[in-house]
Amino acid sequence: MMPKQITKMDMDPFAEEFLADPYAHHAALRDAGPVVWLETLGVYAMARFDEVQTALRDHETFCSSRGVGLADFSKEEPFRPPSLLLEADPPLHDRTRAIVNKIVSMKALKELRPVWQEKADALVASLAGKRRFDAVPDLSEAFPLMIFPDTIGLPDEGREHLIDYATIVFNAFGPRNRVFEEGNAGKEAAIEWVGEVCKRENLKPGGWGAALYEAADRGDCTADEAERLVRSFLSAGVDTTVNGIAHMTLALAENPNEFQKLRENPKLALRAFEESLRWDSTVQTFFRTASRDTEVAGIKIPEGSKVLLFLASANRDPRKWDDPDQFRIDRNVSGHVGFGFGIHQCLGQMVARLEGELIGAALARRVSSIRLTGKPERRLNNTLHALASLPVEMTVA
Ligand SMILES: CCOc1cccc(C(=O)O)c1
Repeated sequence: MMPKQITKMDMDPFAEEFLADPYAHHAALRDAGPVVWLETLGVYAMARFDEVQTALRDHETFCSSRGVGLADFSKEEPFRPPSLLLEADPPLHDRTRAIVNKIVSMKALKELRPVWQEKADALVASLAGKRRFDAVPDLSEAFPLMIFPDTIGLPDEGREHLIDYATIVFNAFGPRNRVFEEGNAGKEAAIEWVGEVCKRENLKPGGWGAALYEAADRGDCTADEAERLVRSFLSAGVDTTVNGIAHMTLALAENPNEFQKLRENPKLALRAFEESLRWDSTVQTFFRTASRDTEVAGIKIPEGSKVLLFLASANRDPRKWDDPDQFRIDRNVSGHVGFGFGIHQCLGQMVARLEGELIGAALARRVSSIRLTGKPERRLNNTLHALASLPVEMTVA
């Protein structure tokens, strides 16, 4: 078959007007073709569900060890030593993933559930009593910061640095644009703090951080690898769930009928969280690098090409979802790529699901209505769709 001509677009997905409202731009990307060429960045892009899922599944052709951002690690120094999970391919990836999977286990989460549930209920009850508040700092940041640092075994001081650090890390997957520069400005203390708390002597016994060093004691990994794996927990484990909870709250506030469905059946809390991840995916994009010459939908993609995968667009692709822009908690949402797909699918997805479910259930049981009392404010980031402020009023059930 004659290779098809690829559609070239001059759209910049890291421009601030794109980041401010990515969903306004996705349809053009999807409709331009299964694979498009983004002139400004000199990268290929896939925005439809089928091509995104296929590329995520084919980790050999579309590899991660050359970086999952714009930078190709085979050509330039990584922004920081590469992640042994996110920026690793098999066999290294399989060894490190197996170590962390043993720690972030269903058994561990089963034991954490009652502890986290009590904190979620107490937090939501106190906020409903307050009636008006900002659901970003008071709920979406407060809950993860209440339970995650303790689970890792971090020191009590400095935990607020985790939000700043994640901002830096997720911006670093994009170009060195103003969003990146502003996200980094004045954040040296956050980088310093994270570097310190990944060290064995600064981690409390019994936490997931200490467990990584115990894996090193057993010879499953080196102490340096353990330190870098702790850094993975801190990079991926907070800002993602913060915005996952924030987007669920936004969705429930904007769709009161869906919130009432949830109130009638709090067991739908996990479905509501999962649907909010599809409807407004916190992690919007990730790059892959073609490890060899390949072809998708008749389009040649040469070895070394960077390919930008629009996970959030795939999650609203009308070729896959009915009424994709609608937030509907009774939808069969399985298969969404909000947690990625394939061997790199989010390692912490069960942690995120537990956090989201507990907050969703607490809202269902303790709150009778949620409404916006002001315009939600976005915090621009090269990779995350994030909220800076979500002014709401919640009435007590
Ligand atoms: C959901 C993305 O997961 C990430 C993001 C940033 C860093 C890391 C890491 O493994 O260090 C993982």
